[in-house]
Amino acid sequence: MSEPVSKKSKPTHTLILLRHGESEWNEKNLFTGWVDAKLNAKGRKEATHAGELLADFEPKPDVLYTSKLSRAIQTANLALESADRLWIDVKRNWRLNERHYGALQGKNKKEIAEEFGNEKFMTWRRSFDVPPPPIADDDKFSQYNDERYADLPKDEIPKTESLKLVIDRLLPYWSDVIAKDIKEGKTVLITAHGNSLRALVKHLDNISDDDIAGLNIPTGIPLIYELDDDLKPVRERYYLDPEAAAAGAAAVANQGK
Ligand SMILES: O=C(O)[C@@H](CO)OP(=O)(O)O
Repeated sequence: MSEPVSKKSKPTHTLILLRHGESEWNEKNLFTGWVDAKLNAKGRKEATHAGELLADFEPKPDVLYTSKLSRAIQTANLALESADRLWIDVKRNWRLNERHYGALQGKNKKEIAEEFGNEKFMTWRRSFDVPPPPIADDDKFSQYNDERYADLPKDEIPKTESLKLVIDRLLPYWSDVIAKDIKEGKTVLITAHGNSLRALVKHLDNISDDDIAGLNIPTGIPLIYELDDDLKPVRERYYLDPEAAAAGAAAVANQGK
């Protein structure tokens, strides 16, 4: 006799999210967005440690997705090196990039909070749908002429983004490309950014527009999802080093102070 459907255990898929390690601009407390800041020494160490955590974890990643930004790519390379998985297939896409921070790119977070007040600062930083002022095409921190986006129509290169706009550009790539790999049974590792990962977590866990403001993702600690065939979580997401993750998330939350 076959088991009743309700008792059938649903097949699970593992998804691993990893925010890049600390960058030179995180260290200087600058709004970074699409600016290509590199990892600093601490960030490289965090990335290597993330790989050590992955080496002790099952299942191992079969395929890597990264943004087009160096700090995510460096993090993935260092983590996969220490997990001895450098050989897995890689796909890179701008849709996994950090949120474009508009005219705030290159500005110090504490100074912006002091100049505009904490409320405006937090609206720009964590509200769901208010983008910061747009960046000018000739600003030295604009990506308008960055060759890595040469295959993107000029009018699709963001000049600023809210979290909502990040979700709008990320979800098609999630559903059309990444989800396919997961459904085929691959364990996917995504190395990306604070806000592109917040966008994905919001979607996966169906977090409200208000509540997502309180969610901060720490640098360099693998975040694990177990998903059913419909890519719905079958248990709560968890970090491979929960204590370090809590401390890291609190540090991100305090960046304007
Ligand atoms: O500056 C940025 O691009 C992001 C991530 O570092 O910052 P925030 O956490 O303030 O959104």
